[in-house]
Amino acid sequence: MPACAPAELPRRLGSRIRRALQQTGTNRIVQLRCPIAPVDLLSWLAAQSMAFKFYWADREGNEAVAAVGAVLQCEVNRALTRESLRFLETYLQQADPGVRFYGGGRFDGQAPVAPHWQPFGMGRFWLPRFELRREGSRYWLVCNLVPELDRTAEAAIKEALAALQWPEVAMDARLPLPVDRCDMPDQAGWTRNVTQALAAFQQGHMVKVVLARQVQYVFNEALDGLALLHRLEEATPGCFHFYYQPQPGTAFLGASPERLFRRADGHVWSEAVAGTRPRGQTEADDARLAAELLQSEKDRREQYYVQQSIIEELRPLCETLEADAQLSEMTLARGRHLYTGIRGRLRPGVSTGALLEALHPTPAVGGYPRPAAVEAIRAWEPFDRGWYTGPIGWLGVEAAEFAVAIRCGLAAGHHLYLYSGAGIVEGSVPELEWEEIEHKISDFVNVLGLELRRS
Ligand SMILES: C=C(O[C@H]1C=CC=C(C(=O)O)[C@@H]1O)C(=O)O
Ligand SMILES: [Mg+2]
Repeated sequence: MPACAPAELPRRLGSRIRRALQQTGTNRIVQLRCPIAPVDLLSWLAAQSMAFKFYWADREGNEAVAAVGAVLQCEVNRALTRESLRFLETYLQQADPGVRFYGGGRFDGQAPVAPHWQPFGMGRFWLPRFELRREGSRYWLVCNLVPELDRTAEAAIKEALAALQWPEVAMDARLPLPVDRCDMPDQAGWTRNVTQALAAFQQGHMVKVVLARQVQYVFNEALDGLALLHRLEEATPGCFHFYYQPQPGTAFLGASPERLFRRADGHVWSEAVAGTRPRGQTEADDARLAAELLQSEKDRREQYYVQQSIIEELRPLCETLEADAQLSEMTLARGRHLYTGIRGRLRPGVSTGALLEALHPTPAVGGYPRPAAVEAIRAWEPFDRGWYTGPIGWLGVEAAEFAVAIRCGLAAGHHLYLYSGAGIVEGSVPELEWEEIEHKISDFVNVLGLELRRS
């Protein structure tokens, strides 16, 4: 099918929408697709007027999606579990092959919710009305319909299609400079938290806990989350990029290097990512930092617990399971981590909800053992993590992919809340862990035009 010009879309899709809405079947989801010429997804998303917006770009650069409008919004009341996602999977059983629900959830479904996290809910998945998808170098406009619900909305759907904007110039990605910064906890509070963690290790309650910080920036004007993501995306190749706007003026966005899991063709791929060093300024410096990370006992321990836990959690769900024999490193534009790839062949009938329930939170963001670590995070962290360190991604008819929502922030009006954490194990030094987090938020800090703050 030749690419369709934007002005042609209402005519090209109009009669197909009419026919699709005549289909019967409870919970049936129909997906219509039309090939289009290449479009800048973020500029397109910025130009749309719908309240709900979602963006996802995978780490390998294979695919990206910008989505607007909600046909179905599925609320998860507590954690993302096999049980809570069952109804989504029921929908997917009767859906066209390309149909996907996009969404994610909070790190902790039981912790109190801060006011700025209220619009996000515990966990949510959407079937968007329109998606602009890039698959490799091909672009599609996708329209999702649930005939059972949409039958009387034909005129409104066609109107919404005709009202989609097709900007000819790239979005304005200028960002204001922040005027204030507030750290939660401050450095004294942070040292207290790390010291408590070290004492808990001595007492044998746990061996690892990932403690986080919130850095709040204040602006004199409203911050445009999409402009921020646009700049962040340029600065952070090789990451998952995501953006979720539940309502205008509020958005959760980030550039995460870490995959929680991907499933396809009866297989699952996960990975243990932990232990951190920066990139070097020169080639020699970079090689020294790589060697230092690979040989660091403390960082290897941080990473080992993640690997162990993922293997323990996946084993009952898999027929075969294997991990890389060699520890390697994942290099990013400005940082590096220890990395082990893990893959398995799933047992028949293992749902995506079961994988989420088993894997979240890994000790890359929670700790080991999981219950003690989550308890400690609840008790010690003086702020709400919200969707930071939760799973974010999509689930489809036969496949799913979720990133761990790290290296991220919440843009809400004149405020930007940045979040980052560090794996605390025996041997952790509070000042060094503080610095590690400063470095982890520096991609954001740099695109805001600020220098990395030295403590
Ligand atoms: C929890 C975060 O990073 C995790 C992922 C990689 C390395 C980590 C570390 O070295 O501490 C963290 O476990 C974060 O960026 O907020
Ligand atoms: Mg670390």
